Amino acid sequence: MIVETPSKVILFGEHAVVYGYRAVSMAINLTSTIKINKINERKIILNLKDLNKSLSLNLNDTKDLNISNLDNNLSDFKYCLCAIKNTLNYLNIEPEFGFKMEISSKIPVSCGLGSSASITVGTIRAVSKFYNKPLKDDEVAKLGYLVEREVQGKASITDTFTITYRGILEIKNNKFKKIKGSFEEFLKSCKFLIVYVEKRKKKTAELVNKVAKIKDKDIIFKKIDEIVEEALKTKNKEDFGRLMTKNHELLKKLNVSTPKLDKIVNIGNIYGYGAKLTGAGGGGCIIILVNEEKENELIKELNKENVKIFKCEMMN
Ligand SMILES: Nc1ncnc2c1ncn2[C@@H]1O[C@H](COP(=O)(O)OP(=O)(O)O)[C@@H](O)[C@H]1O
Ligand SMILES: C[C@@](O)(CCOP(=O)(O)O)CC(=O)O
Ligand SMILES: [Mg+2]
Repeated sequence: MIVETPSKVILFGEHAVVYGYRAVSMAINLTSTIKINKINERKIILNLKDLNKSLSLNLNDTKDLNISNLDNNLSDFKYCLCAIKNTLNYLNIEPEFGFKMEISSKIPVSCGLGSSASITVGTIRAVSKFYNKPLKDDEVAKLGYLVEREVQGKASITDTFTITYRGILEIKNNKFKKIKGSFEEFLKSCKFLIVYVEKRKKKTAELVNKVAKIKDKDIIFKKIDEIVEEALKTKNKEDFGRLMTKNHELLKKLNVSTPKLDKIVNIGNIYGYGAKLTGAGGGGCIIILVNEEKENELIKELNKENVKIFKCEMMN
């Protein structure tokens, strides 16, 4: 069986959303793929193809794994192991046989596009279907969120819920609303470029914990929340882009941007309607709202910077 799962971009509100403030996020068609097959042993074999890592463990040990105590060299397995553990426990499965799971992905790892949430949601769907107990979206999303929270210590529902329900979501107080109607139509008319700028030195968990230590963070979060409120009422690209850039300026104040991210965001401002980092920051990806009249110049400028451009669409 094969399970394909999207990734996401946060259009507004990352970090602030962890503390209950608003965010807007969108599922995109850069996907991860999980292949799961039966093996006739009471074992789980995990193969992370992109990371060139594999692991074999007894089924019996999986259900009470302590994720925070995992060996350092197993850290890349944290999300999928935690997802397997929580799914088996939630479904109360006492499996007679195990499986081999192969994970591969088009999503750049640890770049702000929710690769962890995509792997988590994909694993939950794959394992529950494999044992013939497929879960509803509400269950997948909730289990996924609990995995991200367990692995990271702190998390919002943004990534896992967006990736489970797809489309465009507004998140507030860790609750979500699917965005439909005129704002969805407006966003569908927008062309976004995702630009992979540089490798991230820190994982999401570390960046979220770094922001947690900022004393005046709530003042910044409130300003971000006002931007999200304004963005949700916007129906023209100039204003939407300007608000994206304003959000980026506030993310800079949270110390989650880098000089290279700022440089590429600046190019996005000059040749597009606006730009910002997306996800936890500290490197990774930015998102640019394209001004079609200047798109060729934008691409030309970006190509001088040794970055990778992804053309993605919303995934419903
Ligand atoms: N292709 C992949 N194969 C296996 N695990 C992956 C893959 N992509 C992401 N992961 C998991 O997600 C982690 C990165 O998550 P995170 O730091 O939250 O970044 P992101 O912004 O991409 O979600 C990796 O350390 C690994 O555990
Ligand atoms: C920083 C945060 O708002 C988004 C993190 O996204 P990503 O893992 O960088 O794709 C954390 C969260 O919402 O759980
Ligand atoms: Mg993540």
